[in-house]
Amino acid sequence: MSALRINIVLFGIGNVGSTLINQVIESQKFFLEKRNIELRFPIITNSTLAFFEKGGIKNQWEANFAQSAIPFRIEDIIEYVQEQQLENLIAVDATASSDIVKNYIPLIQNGFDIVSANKKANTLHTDFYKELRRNLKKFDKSFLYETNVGAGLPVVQTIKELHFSGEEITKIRGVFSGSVSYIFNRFSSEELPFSKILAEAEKTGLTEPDSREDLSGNDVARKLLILAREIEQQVEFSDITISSLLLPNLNEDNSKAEYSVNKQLFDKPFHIAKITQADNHVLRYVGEFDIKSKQLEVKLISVPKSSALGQLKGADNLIEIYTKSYGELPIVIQGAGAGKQVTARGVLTDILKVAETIKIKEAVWLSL
Ligand SMILES: NC(=O)C1=CN([C@@H]2O[C@H](COP(=O)(O)OP(=O)(O)OC[C@H]3O[C@@H](n4cnc5c(N)ncnc54)[C@H](OP(=O)(O)O)[C@@H]3O)[C@@H](O)[C@H]2O)C=CC1
Ligand SMILES: N[C@@H](CC=O)C(=O)O
Repeated sequence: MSALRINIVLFGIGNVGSTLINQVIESQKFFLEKRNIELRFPIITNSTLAFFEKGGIKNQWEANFAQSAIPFRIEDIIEYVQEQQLENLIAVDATASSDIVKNYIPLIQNGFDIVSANKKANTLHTDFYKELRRNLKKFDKSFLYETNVGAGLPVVQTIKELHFSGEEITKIRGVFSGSVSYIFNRFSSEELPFSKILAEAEKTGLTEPDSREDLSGNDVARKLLILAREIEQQVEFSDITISSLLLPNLNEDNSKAEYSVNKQLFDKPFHIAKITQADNHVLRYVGEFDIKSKQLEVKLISVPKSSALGQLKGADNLIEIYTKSYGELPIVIQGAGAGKQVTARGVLTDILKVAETIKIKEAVWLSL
């Protein structure tokens, strides 16, 4: 039987997007042999340019993109895939853009399934959230976004399945930001200025494209909102109480350039926060959703170094899920919650899941 060819249109070729391409190129043979699936990227884009290659990009894709990418609109992409009769289309959103999300519904209406690392679509107003799902149902398309919470960790899936089984989830809490976890884990154990560790988190690709999204608490709040909606709670972003780590004189009101050059302003207040804690305590940035009281909160806390949160390392997330059956002892999911390799692998897993769904649909059509 010939392999199922999947055509991926990739929006965003930064940390996650470019790592995804390289992972697919490396594992192409494995997918063909083990899954009978061929993954191709006929179109890849950054925020302004797109590179079109009907047969799919090859190893030298970065040079080809630099040389031949052209300005694009979403209509150009839809027109191209129709003209070229490309089938089994998956749009992958590896951006942090709010604009790109507006294209999800037109893409679905034109035959695309969606896989997204971008949290925006799931955190806009409930009206959009529902409209998106209405279209997915109407056009029989999938939308997978496991990497929205915990990067490659199976958090969304676990919450979804618990809820699906009728399990009552009572509380979800923990460290949800990989980058802020990395920053505080190092800040607690090393004598380095906060701004230096922040710069390293940015350089490694752990933070959002604009790290103020992480330090403002918005990124953690989005993750809480996504999980809350998975268990059918009617909540909006504005319902979340967020205690920001940004400063009155260094925040979203500054230009990105001002923010970039003034990060050492963080050093003094965070040094004071560190040395004024009780003995053997460390700082941790946590999110908490208490389902009964419908309270969603993002805040900085000081915890004993010996506690589970106090012992976190690297860019670890630690997410506790309290449910009726599990009682006082929560389900715990722990591991790297940010990083381009783990995130790209999570996106790739979602792509393969969509491909398997397409395979099943094809088999059903063929049997009719
Ligand atoms: N990094 C991580 O550890 C994790 C990231 N994620 C999510 O993955 C997404 C990507 O993160 P990351 O790769 O680190 O970010 P990067 O900043 O490295 O890359 C973002 C990419 O998106 C492109 N882009 C921006 N706007 C648009 C647009 N409107 N249309 C098409 N492309 C666009 C950028 O292009 P240009 O260069 O032209 O601006 C760039 O290529 C984010 O939503 C993030 O939350 C999720 C889990 C973990
Ligand atoms: N910036 C985010 C990346 C993953 O969503 C984080 O630090 O957790």
